Amino acid sequence: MNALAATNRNFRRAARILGLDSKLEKSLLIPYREIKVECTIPKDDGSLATFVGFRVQHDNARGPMKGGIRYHPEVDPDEVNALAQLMTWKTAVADIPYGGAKGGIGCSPKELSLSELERLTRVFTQKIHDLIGVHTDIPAPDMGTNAQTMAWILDEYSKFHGYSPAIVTGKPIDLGGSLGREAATGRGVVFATEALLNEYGQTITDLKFAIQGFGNVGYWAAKLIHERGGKVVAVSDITGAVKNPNGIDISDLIKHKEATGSLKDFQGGDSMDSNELLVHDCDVLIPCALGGVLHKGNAGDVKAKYIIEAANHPTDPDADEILSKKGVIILPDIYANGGGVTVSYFEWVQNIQGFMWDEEKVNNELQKYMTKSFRDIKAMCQTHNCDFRMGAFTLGVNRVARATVLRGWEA
Ligand SMILES: NC(=O)C1=CN([C@@H]2O[C@H](COP(=O)(O)OP(=O)(O)OC[C@H]3O[C@@H](n4cnc5c(N)ncnc54)[C@H](OP(=O)(O)O)[C@@H]3O)[C@@H](O)[C@H]2O)C=CC1
Ligand SMILES: O=C(O)CCC(=O)C(=O)O
Repeated sequence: MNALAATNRNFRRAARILGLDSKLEKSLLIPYREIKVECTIPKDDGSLATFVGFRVQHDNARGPMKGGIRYHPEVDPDEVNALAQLMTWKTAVADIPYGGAKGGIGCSPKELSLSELERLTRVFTQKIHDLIGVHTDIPAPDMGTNAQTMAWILDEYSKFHGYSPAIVTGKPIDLGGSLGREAATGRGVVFATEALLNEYGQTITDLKFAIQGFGNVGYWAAKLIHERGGKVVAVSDITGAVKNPNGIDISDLIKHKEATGSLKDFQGGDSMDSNELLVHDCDVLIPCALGGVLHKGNAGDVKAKYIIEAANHPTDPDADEILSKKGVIILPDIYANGGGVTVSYFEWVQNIQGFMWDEEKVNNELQKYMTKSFRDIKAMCQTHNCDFRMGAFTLGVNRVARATVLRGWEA
């Protein structure tokens, strides 16, 4: 089942639980606007290269649409659509005044030079600048993009609309980025994990963690878990995986990755096939890379008691069913990785107010939002007698449905 079919299925299950009117259900499901643009750039060697860029604006009932931009070879319209829809429910679960959007360009960022990436980002921005805006749709980083990408979008957008730092979040601090945004998704994952474990009378200390992905989200999740005394027994990136039953020294792993660009040949553990990480012996599994990595082919072999979905849609519906029968507790993406967009919201607020917060305030506010959302989800689980995924979906969908009805449909 592809990402869009899986996301639609979860939405429909939530709509049924909530007893939503079928016309409202249809209106919530269909995206507000889908943009597809051709982006041709001269490569460094003078040849031309053409890429396809997407921005799907899913819903704006609760506020401007918000979501990241992904650069990855597997970016396709259905996946961007699914990710945009997830953003709508995610911002509603976090209770921040946004709707949902997502964008992407089908490309291999590691095969492009810095100047090619800059040209591609600027061409993409030229094609979509009229359709995004500080109070319309605000992009941010996702897989394969970072603060530098946001700086190029800010600069290109500002050529058309005047200097507009609030047009993107996750930008460099020197351009109005927020302290704490870089770590925010990983930090939010840790706050979410603590809230969940607290329910079961456990703490991060001494539990065993396996983390798939060591980019923005995986790096920060691993670092913060290690700092809190959690035992990170396995980590992977695209080049492979490393394991150590006594716990990996994450500071050493970070130094190794920075020096070599990969996890390969790390001396503080043994190498392992990266697919094995998902079924490795651990208490808590945290996927922080691609979608659909847990499926019917491997879900039965998962050893973890808890899965924290730091990636977007890492668990397909077949795997969800298998894992639930095994008693594995899953904290869903639309809550677990909401720390990134929550601090993006703080960044946007700071830009609009022209006033910067210190990092302590950012992190404290983030913890308050993550803790409150967990309580709200738990209340929905109790009301509807459902798991955390449906608790989060019913919470998010209900908030968006209420806003939609309140705004009305008069032309
Ligand atoms: N950035 C953010 O603020 C947010 C991100 N997310 C989600 O989190 C996930 C990760 O995003 P982010 O950290 O930003 O992305 P990055 O591009 O920074 O990092 C992605 C990581 O995944 C690794 N990776 C890619 N393919 C595989 C694979 N097949 N097996 C193992 N590892 C792999 C990459 O390896 P390598 O290092 O070798 O390239 C890299 O370490 C995505 O699903 C994203 O949508 C969700 C909310 C917010
Ligand atoms: O920070 C943001 O605005 C969006 C982050 C994002 O793309 C996500 O949560 O998946």
